[in-house]
Order: sequence, then C-alpha cells, then structure tokens
Amino acid sequence: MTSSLSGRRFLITGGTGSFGQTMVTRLLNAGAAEVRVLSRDESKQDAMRHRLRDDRVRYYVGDVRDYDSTVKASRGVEYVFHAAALKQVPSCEFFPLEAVRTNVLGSANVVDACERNGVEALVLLSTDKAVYPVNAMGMTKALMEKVAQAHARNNPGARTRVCCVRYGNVMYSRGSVIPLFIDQIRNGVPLTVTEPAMTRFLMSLEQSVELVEHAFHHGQPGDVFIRKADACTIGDLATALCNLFGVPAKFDVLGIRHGEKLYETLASREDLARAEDFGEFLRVPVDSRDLNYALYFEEGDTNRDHRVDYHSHNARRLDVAEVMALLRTLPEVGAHLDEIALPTVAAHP
Ligand SMILES: O=c1ccn([C@@H]2O[C@H](COP(=O)(O)OP(=O)(O)O[C@H]3O[C@H](CO)[C@@H](O)[C@H](O)[C@H]3O)[C@@H](O)[C@H]2O)c(=O)[nH]1
Repeated sequence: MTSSLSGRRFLITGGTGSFGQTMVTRLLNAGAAEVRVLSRDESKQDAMRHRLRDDRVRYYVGDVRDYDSTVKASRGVEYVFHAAALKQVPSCEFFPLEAVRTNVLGSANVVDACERNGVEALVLLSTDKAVYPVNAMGMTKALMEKVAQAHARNNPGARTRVCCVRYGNVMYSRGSVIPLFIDQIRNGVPLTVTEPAMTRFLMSLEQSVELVEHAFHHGQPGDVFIRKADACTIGDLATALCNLFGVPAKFDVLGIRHGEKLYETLASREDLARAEDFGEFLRVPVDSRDLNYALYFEEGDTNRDHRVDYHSHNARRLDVAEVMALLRTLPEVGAHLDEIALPTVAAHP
C-alpha cells in the first residue's frame, strides 16, 4: 500500500477514534501528502495534534450530519475513509433517530460530498451488527450499506468508487468490553458478564485497518468486503483475562442487554450466494439487477438455498488458552501486564 499512498491526500471522518488514529498514523508513515480529520470534538483533535505534531494532518471540526461540513472537508482530497458513527448499541437503542441522523443521513452526506468533489474512492466502515440487524445501531449501519450500494447501482458513471467493509468486534476499542473487564480486575470486583455463552468475532485494530486497505485497493463500486475472523464466548474471554492477570475468575452474570444478540453474523447466506472468497477476505459484490420489472420478478436467484450464514457461533472457536495467547498480542494488554509485573519500589522513609 505504501507506494500508492505516497503523495496522496486523504480524509478520515471520525478520525480521532480508535480506527481513525491508527489509520492516520499508517497513512503518515506511508508518505501521504495530507491527512484530514473530520470530527466533532475539538479537545480530542487537540490531544491528537499534540501527540502527532505533524503538519500534514489537518483538523476539521464538523459533523457528518451537516452536508456543508462534509463538502468542505472532502474538497481536494483523493480518498476518504468514513469511520464517523454512533456505534454504542445501548445508546442507539434509546436514541434511534440520532443513529439515523449520523449513520444513515450523515453517511449519505459523505457519499454525496465525495461525488460532488470528484473524490476517487470512498470506503465506509460497517459492522457485523448490520447483518439481520436487531438493534438500531445495526439497522442504521445496514441502511448505510444500502446507501453506498445504491450510489454504485444508480450511477454507473460515478466519479467516486464507493465500497464498504464489514467487521466484528475490535479488541480493546474505546468503550468496549476488554478495557472494562481489565478495569474491573484492577479494582478487584467481579466481572460483569452479560451471558457467558454469547459469542463475538475478535479482530485487532491492525486487522480492521488491513481490511480497509484491501477494500481501498480492490473494491469495485458497491462491494462489501468482509474479513474472516475467529470467535470466542464472552465467558471464555472473561476467564482468559482473569487467568492473564492471575486472579480467580469471578463473574456477576447480568443477562443480555437491550438490543444484543447471542451471536453476530458477518455474512448472511444471501451474501454468501454472491460472494467471492479471497482466503482471508470475502468480497460481496452489489446485486446489480436493475429495477426493470420483468427481470426483477422473473429472474430469481437460485444460488442461496443450501447455504449457511457465517456467524460467531459456527466460526472457528478459540478456547481459553488461545484467547489468552491472542490477548497477549495486544499492546494495551501487554502494558497493563507489565505494570502489575513491576517490582514494588520501597517507599523512602
Ligand atoms: O459489561 C459488559 C459489557 C459487555 N459484555 C459483552 O461483551 C461482548 C462485547 O461487548 P462490547 O465490547 O460492548 O461490544 P458490542 O456491544 O458487541 O459492540 C461492539 O462491537 C461492534 C461490532 O460487532 C461494533 O460495531 C460496536 O461499535 C461495538 O460497540 C458482548 O457480548 C456483551 O454482551 C459483557 O459481558 N459485560
């Protein structure tokens, strides 16, 4: 990816988040000429500015809900990664219209602004929760995928190549369960496990960035790219963390929260009927049949009946030892482990 990024100009919406910060650093290291960050929170931008100290990064305070913000931020850039979203499941359940405004209408603003400004490629970040969605976050991300696909289908001569990526839980992302469990371990309280048998796909931040890079290089208009991943139960994840920190595994079992599923689906059987398998990645091309009624109603899809969805209950399941090994590879977990391994320095009298 390095050579093709060198000298190019990028925009990352939601650029101060976990994904955004990793992507910004990667683009700078690859020699990007300019990386813009569009986000709402000026203080997070300020913290990032101080941390990076790189003139190639430009900060735009704004909101994807405001079309004007997206037009201004994407003017003159060649590539856009759209990560800005409302992504906490419980809060989207209580405020679904807010999720519609950011995840659906905001994403449509980004698509339209890119097209208007002649951006070459736009990659939108989706989630496994968009497949057979049961919660407002997943439903709005599913609609975001539809907005991207409709742009491709309705505009064969489009200036912007728009595609999506879909992935599962990113380990140690902000507000997610792993940092929460580590806090609970450090505070000596039982871990609040919702449902020990619940499963989730596990992915590192680096792997999510690689997926976006893959889509950026290989995506055709309307594609959805999926990265295959291993899964584990939440009970095993909690046990693995307790084992790593050398504390007994004690849980408070809370029960499933608002809008949660027992397992997540990365690719539906409908996706798999059209998907191309590239080993680590799946490419699901847009269903490009047009709205010609004869074709729409008479030319059915015969290829999906015997397929099984790809979900976190039937994906490769990591056991406790494997989850421990995976957690050890995360720099943030390593830092916590180093901290507790440090010998205590005797206080001066
Ligand atoms: O106190 C807690 C909090 C969570 N969980 C469980 O841990 C798992 C992961 O939870 P969390 O880290 O909050 O992630 P999700 O709710 O699965 O959603 C995350 O993962 C999605 C990808 O599937 C992203 O799109 C979302 O933005 C992100 O919040 C779930 O099974 C939860 O039920 C607990 O057991 N105890």
